[in-house]
Formats: sequence, C-alpha cells, structure tokens
Amino acid sequence: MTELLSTHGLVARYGDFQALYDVDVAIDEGEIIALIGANGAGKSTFLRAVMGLLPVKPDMVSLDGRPIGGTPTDQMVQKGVAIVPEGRRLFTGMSVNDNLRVAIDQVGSRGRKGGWTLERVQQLFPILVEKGRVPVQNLSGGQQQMVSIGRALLCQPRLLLCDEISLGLAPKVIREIYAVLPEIRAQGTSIVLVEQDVGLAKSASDRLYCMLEGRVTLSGRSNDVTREQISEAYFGGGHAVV
Ligand SMILES: Nc1ncnc2c1ncn2[C@@H]1O[C@H](COP(=O)(O)OP(=O)(O)OP(=O)(O)O)[C@@H](O)[C@H]1O
Repeated sequence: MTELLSTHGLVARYGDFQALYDVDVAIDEGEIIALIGANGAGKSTFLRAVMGLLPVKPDMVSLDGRPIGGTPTDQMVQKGVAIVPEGRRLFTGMSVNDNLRVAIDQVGSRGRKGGWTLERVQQLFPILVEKGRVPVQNLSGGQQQMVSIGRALLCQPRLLLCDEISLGLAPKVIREIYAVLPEIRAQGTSIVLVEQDVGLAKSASDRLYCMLEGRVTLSGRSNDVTREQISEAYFGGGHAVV
C-alpha cells in the first residue's frame, strides 16, 4: 500500500510542557488506524500537531512523502486532511444545512475536488435530510456528531482525523456512526480514529497505536494485538483492559 501520511520523531509542547515524544505513526492510503490511550496520553495533541495547530518542524510530518509539518490548518485542509474535532464545534444558531454549507463554501472553487456532496452526506446520515433546517443546538449529540463528520467530509479529505467521535453517545448511536466508516473509506478516504473504547477501536481499525504519556507504547495489526499487550501498553502494566 502507498503511504499517505506519516510522522517522524514528532515532538509537541504546550509552553514548557512536552506532550509528545518522538512519535512515529504511518497511515497508508485506504487504511483505518486507531489511536488509543488513557486520558492525557497525547492523542488529541497528536491530531493537533498534524493539523498545524501546534508548532512542529517540517520534517516531523510527511504527506505523500513530502515534509509538511507546521503547515497552517487551512492549508492542511486544502491538502486533503480534515478533522472532526473533540466536542464537535458546530456553529450554534445555524441550521444543519448551513453548517454543512460552510464547509462547501470554505473549500470553494479553488479547493480540492472530490465525491462528497450535501446529498452524499445525507445518504450517509439520512436523519440529516429531515433535520436540515433545524438549528444544530436542537439536535441530539449523535446527530450533532453526524453533522460534524459531514462537515469534515465536505472538505473532500484524503485523510479524516476523528477525535473521540463516540464520546458521550449511547451505544446504539455509536454503532450507527461507526457503521459508516467503511463507506467513507470506500470513497477513498483514510481514517485516524482517536478512541478511548478499546474494543470499538480494535474492531473498527486495520492497525492501532497505543499511547502512554506522550509516547507510542504499542503498534500492530488490530486483529493481532492481544488484550494483554494493550493492557500493558495502555497503563504501563498491571491493569486489565475492559
Ligand atoms: N492547551 C494545553 N495546555 C497545556 N497542556 C495541555 C493542553 N492540552 C493538553 N495538554 C496536556 O497535554 C497532555 C496530552 O493531552 P491530550 O489532550 O493530547 O490527551 P488525550 O490523549 O487526547 O486525552 P483526552 O482523552 O483527555 O483528550 C496532557 O497532559 C494534557 O494535560
């Protein structure tokens, strides 16, 4: 498979605090990888560093083999990397359709071409047709997450970074949302899933990386890594993953 994005000795800091240490992660075209780890392990920081939201050196992140670390976020989107941020960050006071149109307008005519249209997003999440004119703050958490994913897809990403899309949602809704990931991949989009639910992460991904205190402590094919290996990597040993 062809490598799409990779990090090389990625380091990130918040002031004096170092949050990432030499993180090497690679995502191939068409691949779904999961990034797991406890609260504070550095998963969101990894996504922020890749998206140009934290200062990193150019050669710490490559896209298509070219150094792009530290590229401003809007240019990362133009290059085909989009994020579904933690907490969804929708425009409250605006309808579902207007939230989605913001992405269409932002990418605009100079933007990337791709197969995602409003209609295609509505096919993926049919409830958004009925809710099109509803202000986003009146939606359920799951429906808001669907809008957030739809908005990212309308940027026509080659790589979609998802930050804890299951957080706070009911199991049935989580299943609904995770069920669309294969369809997204089938459109040619690779996916990074930041996920605290280890079982969900394992079943939805081809490969996974586990982080602990800013470092990758385990990586492997999701089908091959054992619960014991994950447990040790997740907690530093001695705990069970449930
Ligand atoms: N804006 C910030 N300023 C200072 N430190 C931060 C900031 N954001 C995160 N951190 C710290 O960086 C470390 C990694 O945080 P990060 O949010 O990346 O973890 P995470 O694995 O995504 O966990 P969570 O599931 O809680 O989001 C933590 O120690 C956290 O306290």
